Amino acid sequence: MASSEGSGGEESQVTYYTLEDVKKRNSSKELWLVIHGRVYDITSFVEEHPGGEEVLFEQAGADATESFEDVGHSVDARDMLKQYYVGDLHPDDCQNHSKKDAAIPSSNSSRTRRGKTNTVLCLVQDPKSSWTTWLIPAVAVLILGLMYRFYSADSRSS
Ligand code: HEM
Repeated sequence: MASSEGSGGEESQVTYYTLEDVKKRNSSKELWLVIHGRVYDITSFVEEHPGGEEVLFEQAGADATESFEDVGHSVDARDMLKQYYVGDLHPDDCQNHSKKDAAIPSSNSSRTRRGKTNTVLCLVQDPKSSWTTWLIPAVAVLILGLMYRFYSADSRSS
C-alpha cells in the first residue's frame, strides 16, 4: 500500500509507492512505471506514445529509467512526465536511501524485504537543495565581477 510522508512540516505531501505497488498496476486497464524514482500513471498516455504502446507495456509496473534514457527522450517528453506523476518511489526501494528518509514511515511490503536486490536508483531531488542551482551561477558572476574590477584597475594604473 502507498504511504504518505509523516507528520506535517513545511514540505508538501508526497505519496510514496513501493515497487510492489507499482508492479500491481500492470494491465491493459492500468499502466504505472517508475522513472528516476518517481512513479507515473501513464494509462491515458499509452495510446498516444509516439514510440508505440508495445515498449510501454514491456516496462509496465517496473523501473523504466534505463529504457527511457536509452531512447534519449526530448525535453518535451520529459516535461510531459509531470502530468502523469502520482508520487515517489518509497525510499526503502531506492538504492540511494539516505538517513533523512528514515523519518518516512516504512511500508509493510518493503519492510519485510531486507537485503533485497530489486531496488532502484532514485534521483529525486530534495527541494531544499535547489538553492545550489542559483548559488553556483551567483558565485561565478561575483568572481567574474571581481576579476573585471581587478584587471581594469590594473590596466588604468599602468
Ligand atoms: C512514460 C513516460 C514517457 C513519455 C512521456 C514518453 C514520451 C515520448 C515522446 C514525446 C516521444 C517523441 C520523441 C521525443 O520527444 O523524445 C517518444 C518517443 C519514443 N519513446 Fe517514449 N515516452 C515515455 C516512456 C518511454 C519508455 C519507457 C520507452 C521504452 C523503451 C520509450 C520509448 C520510446 C521510443 C522507442 C520512441 C521513439 C523514438 C524515435 O522514434 O526516435 N518511451 N516518447
